[in-house]
Amino acid sequence: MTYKVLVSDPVSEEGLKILREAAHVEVVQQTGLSEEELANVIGQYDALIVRSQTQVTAKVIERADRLKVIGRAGVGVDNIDLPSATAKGIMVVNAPDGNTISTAEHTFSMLMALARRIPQAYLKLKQHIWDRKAFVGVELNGKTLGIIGLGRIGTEVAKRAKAFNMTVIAYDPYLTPEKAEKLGVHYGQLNDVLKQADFITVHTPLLKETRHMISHDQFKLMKDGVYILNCARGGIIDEDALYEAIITGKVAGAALDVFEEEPATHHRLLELDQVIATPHLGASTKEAQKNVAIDVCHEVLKALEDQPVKNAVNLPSIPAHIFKKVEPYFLLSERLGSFVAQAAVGAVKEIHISYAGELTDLDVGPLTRNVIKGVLSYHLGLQVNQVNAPYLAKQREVQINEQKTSSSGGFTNLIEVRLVTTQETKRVAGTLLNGYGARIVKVDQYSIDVEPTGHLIYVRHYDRPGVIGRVGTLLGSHDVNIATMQVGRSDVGGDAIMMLTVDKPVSKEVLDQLSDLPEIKSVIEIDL
Ligand SMILES: NC(=O)C1=CN([C@@H]2O[C@H](COP(=O)(O)OP(=O)(O)OC[C@H]3O[C@@H](n4cnc5c(N)ncnc54)[C@H](O)[C@@H]3O)[C@@H](O)[C@H]2O)C=CC1
Ligand SMILES: O=C(O)C(=O)COP(=O)(O)O
Repeated sequence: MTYKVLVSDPVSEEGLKILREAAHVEVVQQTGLSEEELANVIGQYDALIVRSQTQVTAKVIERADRLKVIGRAGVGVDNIDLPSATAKGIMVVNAPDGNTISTAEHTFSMLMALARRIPQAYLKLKQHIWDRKAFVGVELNGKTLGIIGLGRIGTEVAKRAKAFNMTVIAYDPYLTPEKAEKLGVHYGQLNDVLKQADFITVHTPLLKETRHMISHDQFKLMKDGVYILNCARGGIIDEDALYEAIITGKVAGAALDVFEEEPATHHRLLELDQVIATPHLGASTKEAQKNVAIDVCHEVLKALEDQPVKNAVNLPSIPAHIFKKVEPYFLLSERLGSFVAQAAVGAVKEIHISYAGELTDLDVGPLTRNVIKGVLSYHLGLQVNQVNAPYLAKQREVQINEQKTSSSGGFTNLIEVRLVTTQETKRVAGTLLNGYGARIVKVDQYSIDVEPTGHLIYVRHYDRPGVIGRVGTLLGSHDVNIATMQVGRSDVGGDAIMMLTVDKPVSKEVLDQLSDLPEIKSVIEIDL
């Protein structure tokens, strides 16, 4: 099978060659597509690689029927409709580490250019005007830099500011006073930063919570003559409020690398002499572009090959060494989910999954996702995968409960799935036998030993002499060959079950005839 990858923004060839060199990948580069054009072609592709220009909207995702992964060669994923991607089961991966230094250096270049009005002076000189009076700047030395969002980039900006003898005060919901002390920055709440800083720079992602987090009220709290920088995302700072704050003299100058709408060639902020700007160049260095392209192409390749990825944005990431330990249980966990969904009657309300034995030491999150996938796939089909299974369960108000227990029933590892429906509770448990593969070892209260694969017939009956023979004869008379048969009972003469593995699917007619046999309580066919 050949995977088709569409690269819809300029991405460094040094990364793309990883994909080109992979035997089973075809890379197509097509930049500048409109939403409509992208929506029209996306159905042919297994992966899409973008930077910040391509808008991967709900409309595009709706048509992305083959798409397995969207790779973002950079950090911000605000141009990708994540809820739509998750709902459709499309993994989104980014490359968060490769452009940190470039963006921090760009921010610092902007800070210095802003303080010394270098772009304005340069423009004048290009117009052959030697003006030394109009461009008196301010020093950074001894000033306070307020950083909002002390993540990768914010932290690198802080380091550079300290080297310039600036005082740094930062606000980040994940920053504690202890961590701040370690980094040599002052710890503050948002308002402390706004009130104390001479220069304020934002380095948060653009989220619902950060959109316009700097607006009219926040400008009011700032010192008169404050300088503002945004090399993160347009929209974190309310552009209308910034415009007003510059016009009224509250803000002495602003440096912007990003805008609410890009490209922003005719923005009114650009008319103001106090504003210096670059066209979203934070990550535009040879080094950063090489780094992010290599990182994202590796990740996309892994996602296409169902290997663990490090930087999935809509899936918890699992380190490769942990993945290796849980991967052998993937099939078992999914099949247990599928078994119980097929065996139970009624609408699914709750899925309880418990892990015992050596599984208690592992990150079982991926297994839980597989169980949910197994349950939901029975009703929802192929659209369910590891990415969207929890989302689809939540959307249907199915409650998920994962726990680890010490009762492994003597098995080295045990996964038990209990499905609660509107009509009943069904249990199944399975284990991975060293050297023998997966086994279902318990169905409800009955102990059995069945490989979770192929066509199973699950018969509930009364424990009476002759039942097994009658079932065998009936199936035989319809040319159905029984590969394996397991029986289990609670008490002699009481309730019992039969689990048959047959070589081919059994028709509804035959199943009905089986149900009509005396002593048979129910017959369910299960395909695994
Ligand atoms: N101009 C450019 O070319 C580039 C821009 N960026 C932008 O910079 C952003 C930050 O990048 P990184 O530092 O790599 O990300 P990061 O995830 O390492 O840091 C973001 C920080 O913002 C904090 N944060 C979240 N909500 C907050 C809030 N309400 N108030 C204060 N802090 C908040 C987070 O806790 C986190 O520590 C990216 O999301 C991206 O939008 C990134 C690279 C290049
Ligand atoms: O990585 C990010 O978040 C960036 O903003 C960089 O954007 P770009 O890849 O240069 O379009």
